[in-house]
Amino acid sequence: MGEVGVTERNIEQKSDESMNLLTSTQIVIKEALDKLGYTDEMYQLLKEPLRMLTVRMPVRMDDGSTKIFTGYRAQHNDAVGPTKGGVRFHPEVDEDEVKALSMWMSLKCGIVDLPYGGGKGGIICDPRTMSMGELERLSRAYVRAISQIVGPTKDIPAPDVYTNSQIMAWMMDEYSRLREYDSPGFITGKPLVLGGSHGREKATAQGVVICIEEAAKKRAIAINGARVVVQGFGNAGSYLAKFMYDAGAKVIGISDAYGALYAPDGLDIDYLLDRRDSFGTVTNLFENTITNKELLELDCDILVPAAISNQITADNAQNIKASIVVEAANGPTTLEGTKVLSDRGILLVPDVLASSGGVTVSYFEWVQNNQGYYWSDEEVNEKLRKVLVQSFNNVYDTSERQNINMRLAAYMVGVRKMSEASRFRGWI
Ligand SMILES: NC(=O)C1=CN([C@@H]2O[C@H](COP(=O)(O)OP(=O)(O)OC[C@H]3O[C@@H](n4cnc5c(N)ncnc54)[C@H](O)[C@@H]3O)[C@@H](O)[C@H]2O)C=CC1
Ligand SMILES: O=C(O)CCC(=O)C(=O)O
Repeated sequence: MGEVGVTERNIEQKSDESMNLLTSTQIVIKEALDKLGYTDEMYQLLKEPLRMLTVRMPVRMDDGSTKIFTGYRAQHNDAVGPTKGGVRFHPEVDEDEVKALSMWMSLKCGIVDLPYGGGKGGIICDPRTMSMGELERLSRAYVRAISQIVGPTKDIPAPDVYTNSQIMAWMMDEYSRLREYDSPGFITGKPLVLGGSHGREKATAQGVVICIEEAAKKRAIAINGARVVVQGFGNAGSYLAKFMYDAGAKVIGISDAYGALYAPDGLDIDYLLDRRDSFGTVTNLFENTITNKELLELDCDILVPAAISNQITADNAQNIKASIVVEAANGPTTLEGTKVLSDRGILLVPDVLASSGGVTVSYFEWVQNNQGYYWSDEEVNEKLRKVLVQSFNNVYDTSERQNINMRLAAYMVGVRKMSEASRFRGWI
C-alpha cells in the first residue's frame, strides 16, 4: 500500500491491495460469523468456494490461428440451492478474484433472500479486440468446458463485465444443444425473445437507485439537484446515470476505461447514451477529459463506483468528498478504504447490497422460465422495489443496532442463510 508513484498508476493495473480481494473478503466473513456466534468450523467451510473449475479453451480466430483462452467457474456454497452468478470477460480476470466474486454472490443471495448460493465465472480475454464470430466461438467453448458442473438446477450463469444478452443467448443455445432440449433456465440476462425477463437489463442500476433513495433519506439529501458522480458507463453505470438524471439529479461526472468527463453544471446523459459504444466507452470522443482518479475525488453528494474493483483504497479514501458512496460495482472499495470512509462518517452502501438488483431480477427470470409464464415490466419493478427497500433497511438497521459499518452488517445478514442451511444439511 501507499507505494511511491501509485497516483500515476494506470487504472487497469492492480495495486497490492487488490491481491487481497479474497483475503479481505475472508476477513469480513470471519468477523460476521464471529459476531453471529458461529464456530471456526463454519468459517473453514465458507472461507473458499466448494468448487473451482479452471478450463483452457482452444478457439479458432478469424485469421485462421488458434488461441488458447483460460476461464474459471467458482461455486461458493450450494447449501441453500443452485449457485448463481455472472460471467466476466476481461483481460484482468484472475482466480482469486473469481473466488471472491462467487463469495459476494452468496452474500447477495442471502441479503435479498433468494433460494441460491453464489457462483461466478470469468474468462481472461479482451472482447474489445475480438470479432463477433470469435466472441461467439469463445462463449460456446466456455459452456462446453463447464457443462458438467452447470445447469438450471446446479449453477446458473448471467452477464457481468463485458458480457451481454447476445453472449447469454449463444451460451443458452450451446447448453440446449448439448442437452438436446430447450433450456432457457440455464442462464439469465437473455434477450426477451429467448425467455429473458422484462427489467433485467436495467435491474442492477434500478437496485442501486433504490439504495441511493433510501440512503439519501437517512442523510436528508434531496435527489432532485443532488450532484452525482458515476464511475463506469456500461450496463450498471449508464442506466444509473440516466435514472438519476431523469430524477432531477445533476450527473456531473461519468467515466469509462479510458478516462472521465466532468461538467460542474451537469452532463447531458441522453446525448452520452446516444454516443457510447456497446462496451460502455464514450470518453474517447471528447478532448477535455479527466482521469478516473480525479473523477472519484470530485466534489459531489453521491458517488457511485460502477466499473471495476479496488478503486477506493487507503491512497484516495481520504480525498473522497461525497457524503454517500453506493457501490454498484463488485469490490470497488478495499478494506482499508472502507475503514477510512467509515471513520470519516461517509455512508458507504456496500456492493453485496447495492448491486443485488441484478441477481434479484435474474431470479425472477429463472422463476418465469421454470413456470413458462411471463410477467410485465411493472410487475418486475414492483417486486424488485419491495425486495430492495426491505433489504436496505434490514442491513441499515443491523448496522445501527450493532454500531458497525454497513459492509459488516451486510455480511452478517448475508452469511446467516447459507450458514443455517449448511448446518441443517449436517455439513457442520
Ligand atoms: N451487469 C450486472 O448485472 C451487474 C454488474 N455488477 C458490477 O458492476 C460493474 C460494472 O458491470 P457492467 O456495467 O455490467 O459492465 P459493462 O461491461 O457493461 O461496463 C463496464 C464499464 O466499466 C468501464 N471500465 C472497464 N474497465 C475500467 C477501468 N479500468 N477503469 C474505469 N472504468 C472501467 C467500461 O469502460 C464500461 O464503461 C462490475 O463491477 C460488475 O461486476 C454487479 C451486479 C450486477
Ligand atoms: O444476475 C445474476 O445472476 C448475477 C449478477 C452478478 O454477477 C452480480 O451480481 O455480480
